[in-house]
Amino acid sequence: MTTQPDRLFAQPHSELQDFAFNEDVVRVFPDMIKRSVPGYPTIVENIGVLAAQFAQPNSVLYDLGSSLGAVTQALRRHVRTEGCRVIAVDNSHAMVERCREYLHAQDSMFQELLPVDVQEGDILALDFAPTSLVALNFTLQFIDPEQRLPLLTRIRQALLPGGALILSEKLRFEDEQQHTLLTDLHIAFKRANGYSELEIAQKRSALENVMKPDSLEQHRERLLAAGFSQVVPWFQCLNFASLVALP
Ligand SMILES: Nc1ncnc2c1ncn2[C@@H]1O[C@H](C[S@+](CC[C@H]([NH3+])C(=O)[O-])CC(=O)[O-])[C@@H](O)[C@H]1O
Ligand SMILES: O=C(O)C(=O)Cc1ccccc1
Repeated sequence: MTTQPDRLFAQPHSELQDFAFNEDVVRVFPDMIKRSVPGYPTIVENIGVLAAQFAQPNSVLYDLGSSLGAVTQALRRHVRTEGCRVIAVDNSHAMVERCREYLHAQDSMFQELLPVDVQEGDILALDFAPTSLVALNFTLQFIDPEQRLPLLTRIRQALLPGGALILSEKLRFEDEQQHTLLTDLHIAFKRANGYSELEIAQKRSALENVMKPDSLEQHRERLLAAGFSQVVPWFQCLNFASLVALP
């Protein structure tokens, strides 16, 4: 299980392909996400802490768009609730394969971890079991905008009383000046983490058709429309935020 530094966009590409969660990305993903998403390690660890407050006995905890299972690992470090199990779902074959290897490594290092099932599949086609915790950690922004409300509605319907959805996303800002300021500050964050102007520009174009961030107001309205009763931001660093939505 080797992880490499992210140099995917370091050389000039004459024709940039749309960003995809393929084997090349899997190889560099832990480095890429840490250097690209301000607050990522804090968010992941604290999803475990929050989850321990919402987990109900004998229920499922979902990690949707699990990538390499960072959130699943945090859930297994923090949740001790009787009879819980984790279902991690991702539609990238390369991610799922590597995620299973990481979780086997976690299994061999710790005892009494929650059981976990890593499923390769589309979260839009998921038949949800009764759940007390759903994590969408930077996944909704990659879902077709038309499908976001139907997905959140299905999640809301599967949530048990006392449970929660944790939703982390890159944000767009409705005020243009605020949007420009936080976008520029995010670019400064990437530069400070060793990315060149070329890497930043090429990744931005590769993501353009693939990742479509919403504003905080859009998230709040959509979550309420999906049947959630409360939406509480618990973390923001620059243009990246995480919300708890209660049924
Ligand atoms: N329809 C879909 N069905 C299943 N998976 C999907 C779908 N669309 C995208 N994905 C998957 O969602 C993940 C988004 S990354 C999540 C990080 C992780 N949560 C983390 O906490 O490390 C976010 C990022 O890289 O910015 C990828 O693995 C996709 O394959
Ligand atoms: O890199 C970016 O600009 C992002 O918005 C976050 C990101 C992180 C990892 C994969 C895809 C997008």
